[in-house]
Amino acid sequence: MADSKKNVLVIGGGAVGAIAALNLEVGGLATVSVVLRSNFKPVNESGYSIESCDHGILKNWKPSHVLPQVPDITNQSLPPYDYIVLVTKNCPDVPPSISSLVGPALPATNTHTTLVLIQNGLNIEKPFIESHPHTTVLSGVSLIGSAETAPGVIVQDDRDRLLVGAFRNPNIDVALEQNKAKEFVQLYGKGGKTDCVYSETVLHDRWRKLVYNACLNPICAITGLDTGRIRLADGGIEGLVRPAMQEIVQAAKAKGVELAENVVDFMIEVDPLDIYLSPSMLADVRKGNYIEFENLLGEPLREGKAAGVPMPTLEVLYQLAKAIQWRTKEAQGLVQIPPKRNAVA
Ligand SMILES: NC(=O)C1=CN([C@@H]2O[C@H](COP(=O)(O)OP(=O)(O)OC[C@H]3O[C@@H](n4cnc5c(N)ncnc54)[C@H](OP(=O)(O)O)[C@@H]3O)[C@@H](O)[C@H]2O)C=CC1
Ligand SMILES: CC(C)(CO)C(=O)C(=O)O
Repeated sequence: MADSKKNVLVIGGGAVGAIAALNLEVGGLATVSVVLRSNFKPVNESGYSIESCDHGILKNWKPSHVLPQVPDITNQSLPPYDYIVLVTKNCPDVPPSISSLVGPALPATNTHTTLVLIQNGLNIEKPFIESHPHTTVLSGVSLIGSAETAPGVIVQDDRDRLLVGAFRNPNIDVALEQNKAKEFVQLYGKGGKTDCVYSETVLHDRWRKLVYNACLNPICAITGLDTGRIRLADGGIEGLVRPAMQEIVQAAKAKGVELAENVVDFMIEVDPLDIYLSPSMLADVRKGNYIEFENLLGEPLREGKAAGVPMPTLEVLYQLAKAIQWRTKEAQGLVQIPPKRNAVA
């Protein structure tokens, strides 16, 4: 690795992005700029308040730079970043697209900057490989448990474990992609507070995490029950969670990804029951935020069905999640409906 620090732009400093920025800064190998939106003012003025099982309690912690928007490197004559780490929620059905969000800091012809997607879901690299065909795109599968309980207030109650590998881009040399992934693992893990490892099995990592995210996230979001309560609820596991998870395992298999035999039981029990964990999709519904249902649920469903796998449980969950998203779109003014007819004409 070169002597000088890497210049890293983190876009989205919420629950996971704040901890990612912290890990990169404490390692001392990166200078981090974080792009913030709703929490810009409190973090810019007083820094983050962080309660973390990995880092302890930090008051007024600030990354090197805090920005209110993605910098336009061409108009501002800035050098390209070494890494751009995207840690927003990823909702392709809600504008702006993530390619256009990153665009000002990542020209379409870029070859220098490596893009790292620390986001849940499947096929999230595809829009970038189209819009930025010569950019190396890395996958970050995060197993952290973290929440932003108020703007700039982060509570991380489950350890940060991050699997990093390269999404295969046929326009780029494999060794180069892999070296970038290994370099990022060094930057991220250097502080010793996180378990960040290089992985060559990106697709396997993503399908495995979907056994949880494609099933528990929407089931908890739809029912309003956390992962402890869904286990206690009558029929919650045998009637909903297990059939959904089995469909994901079959879809993965049809796509050539063989998951461990015990993966369903493992994922059902992965959160201790009595921590009553709210998966991010449930947390988003409670906050009135958009949900990542297309990448977490829609993509594996489409892939599985196209490969001939029957997925009746996932199909219903998908349609329910889509209706919830529509409800949020209406509340946010993204869709308009005809006015209600008067009872008396
Ligand atoms: N939370 C968790 O424990 C886990 C989450 N993940 C995944 O990590 C990813 C990030 O999740 P998480 O950190 O929880 O999400 P959060 O909602 O906590 O944070 C996302 C942040 O991105 C910001 N953001 C969104 N759009 C923009 C934009 N256009 N410009 C600037 N900032 C923007 C949001 O700002 P604003 O507040 O204004 O919307 C918010 O601060 C997701 O894909 C999630 O599925 C993976 C593992 C665990
Ligand atoms: C369950 C969890 C926290 C696992 O890391 C997650 O990925 C999510 O909430 O979306």
